[in-house]
Amino acid sequence: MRALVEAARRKGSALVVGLDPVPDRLPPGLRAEREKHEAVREFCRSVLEAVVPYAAAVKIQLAHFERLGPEGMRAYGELVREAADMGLPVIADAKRGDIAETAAAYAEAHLRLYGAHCVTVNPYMGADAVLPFLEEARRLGRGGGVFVLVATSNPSAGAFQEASEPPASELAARLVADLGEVRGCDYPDAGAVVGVTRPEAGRRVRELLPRALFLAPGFGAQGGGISGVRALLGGSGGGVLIASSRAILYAFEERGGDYREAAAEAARGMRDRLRTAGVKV
Ligand SMILES: O=C(O)c1cc(=O)[nH]c(=O)n1[C@@H]1O[C@H](COP(=O)(O)O)[C@@H](O)[C@H]1O
Repeated sequence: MRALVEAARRKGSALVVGLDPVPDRLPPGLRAEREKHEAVREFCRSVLEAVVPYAAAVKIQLAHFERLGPEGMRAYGELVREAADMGLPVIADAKRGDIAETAAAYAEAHLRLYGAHCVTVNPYMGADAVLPFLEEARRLGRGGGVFVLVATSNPSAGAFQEASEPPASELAARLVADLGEVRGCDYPDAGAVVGVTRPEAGRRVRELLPRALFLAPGFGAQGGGISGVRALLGGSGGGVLIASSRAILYAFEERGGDYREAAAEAARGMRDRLRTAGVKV
């Protein structure tokens, strides 16, 4: 986690800007007479340049690039490199997880080949599906790690993750606690994904993981706000990074004007609201 933590502290920002480019929502001027992957590539690069002063890191959602085929994945790889060159650590939002050998292949692809610092990981298959990602991050020594899905932001998450005893979210949190190691910074290299739309679950997960770094999506387009964020803070120094995608990428739809200026303004506003609320890493 060192790369993320250093960037967040240097910028004084707990904001992670998400790249979830939907071709049909790109500004019309960008879409005209161009292949989708080219428009997506330019849109994302320009948004990154616009938000770089306000963002601690970038989270790139793989699905939006996978669906554009090989050119989309090429654009993804280029964006990972460009973000890193801008001093923005990259979280590959891949939500992978499989038997150990397959997980190791995913880890090699995303952390070594494409060069992301962190990956989002699905814990449903257990510890051996998560560990290969941590082992790869540790071998690379670039201050990376994993964010394990613990209490997700989507509407039906609670019906699944809180239905059993102990709840699946608790098992996932325990897995994060067991696998994470503190390396080169004051957070373990395994963090938790906890949606800001789930404040009750968030409070419980924070009790189980008082020192972990949380990646908290759901701020903005999914309705999560500062009260949901506060539930994740806890009292013992656990950090929170807030991820927001659509509310930044498509800010121009409501504000009008240039999409880069709209994204920069949205990101600056969020960074400032998070600062005021005492959210930090
Ligand atoms: O792992 C994630 O990033 C994630 C976990 C979760 O519980 N909920 C969630 O929305 N996400 C991702 O966070 C982003 C949310 O985007 P916005 O709702 O537009 O901010 C998407 O890329 C989702 O795939």
